[in-house]
Amino acid sequence: MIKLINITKRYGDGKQAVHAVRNINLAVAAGQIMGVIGESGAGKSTLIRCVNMLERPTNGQVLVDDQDLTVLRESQLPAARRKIGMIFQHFNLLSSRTVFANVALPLELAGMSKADIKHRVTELLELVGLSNRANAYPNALSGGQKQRVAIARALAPNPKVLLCDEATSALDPNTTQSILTLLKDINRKLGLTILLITHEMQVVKTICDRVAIISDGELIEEGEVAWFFANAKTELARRFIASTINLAIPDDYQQRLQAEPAADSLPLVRLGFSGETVDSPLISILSRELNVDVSILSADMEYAGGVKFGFMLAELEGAPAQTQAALAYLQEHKIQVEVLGYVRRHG
Ligand SMILES: Nc1ncnc2c1ncn2[C@@H]1O[C@H](COP(=O)(O)OP(=O)(O)OP(=O)(O)O)[C@@H](O)[C@H]1O
Repeated sequence: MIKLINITKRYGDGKQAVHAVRNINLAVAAGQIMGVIGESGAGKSTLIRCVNMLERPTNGQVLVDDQDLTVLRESQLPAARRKIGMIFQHFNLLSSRTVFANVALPLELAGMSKADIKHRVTELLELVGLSNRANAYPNALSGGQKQRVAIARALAPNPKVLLCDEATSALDPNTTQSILTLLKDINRKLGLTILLITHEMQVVKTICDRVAIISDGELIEEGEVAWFFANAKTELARRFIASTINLAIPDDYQQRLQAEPAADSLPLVRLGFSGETVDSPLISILSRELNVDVSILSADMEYAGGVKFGFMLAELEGAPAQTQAALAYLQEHKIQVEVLGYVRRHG
C-alpha cells in the first residue's frame, strides 16, 4: 500500500546541507501497522511527511496505492492526499469550530451535501466514542478526546492510509493505551493501513505488526515485531527493547555482589528469553533433573507479536559442577545467560 523507494531528503545545500533522511526503502502492506522508531533528530518526522508530500523528497519515489506521488504537480496533490489521513502529536484542531465542525471540515472542502455530512460525521463520532461531545469546542476536551476528534477528521474522507506523527506522545500512559486500542480497532474494522512514527518502543509493542528503526536518517533494521524482539542485531534496537523491560538489580543487592566466586557464594544470573527460546518449563527441569535450585529475584516477561520474551534475575544454588551444567543447559535451549556476579549464600 505504501512503498518508499530510495527516499532521500536534504535540507539546504553545500556545507550547510542536512541529510534528514538517506536512501530509505520501506514497504507497508495493505492492512498492516508499521512503526518507525528512532531517537530525537533521527529523521522520523521528515520521513512520514514525505509520504504525503508535506515534504518533497530530494530523491526517490513515494508510491501510495500504486500511485507515484513524487511525479504529481502541487495542483494534483490534494486529490491524491484524500487517500492519506494524518494525525499529529498536538492534534491540530481548529479551536473556533465544534467537534462536529472539525470532523466535517474535510467533507465540506470536498463539496459533500449537508445531509451526507451529518450522516458521515455522526457515524465517525460513534466510531471514536465521542457521540456525546459533538457540540463541544476543543478547549473543553481532554488530550485523548482531542486525538479522537483528530482521528475522526482524518478518517472522514475514507482514506486508505493513516499516518500518525507521534500521535500519543502528548498523552499520559492510560490515554495512550486507549488511543492505541482505538487505532488497532480501526485498523481491523476498516482494513486501514497505518504508518506511525514514535520514539517509544512500548507503542510499537502494543500495536505494530512490523517495525523499522532509523538512526541518523538511515534505516538500520526492519522486521516483524515478534522477530525484532527476538533477533534485533543493532545496539540501538537492543536499547529500545530494553527500555520496555524493567529489570534492575536492587541497590542493597548490588552492594553484596562480588565479581569472583567464593566457596560459599552463588551465581546471580540474568536470563534472557526470546522468540528462539524453547517453549518448555526449563526452570523446573533445572531443579528436578539437574538438582539446581532457582531463586528468582525479579522477572519481566512480556508477550508481543506471538512471542514470549523478557528477562529474569535469579540465583542458582547447587554444587558448582551442577550449576555449570544448568547454565549450559539453558544456553542449549536458546536462553541468553549472563553471570552478573556472585553473592554469599543466605543465612
Ligand atoms: N526544515 C528543516 N530545515 C533544516 N533541517 C531540518 C528541517 N527539518 C528537520 N531538519 C533536520 O533534519 C533532521 C531530522 O529531523 P526530524 O524532525 O525529521 O527528526 P525526528 O526523528 O522526527 O526528531 P524528533 O523526534 O525530535 O521530532 C534533524 O537534524 C533536523 O534538525
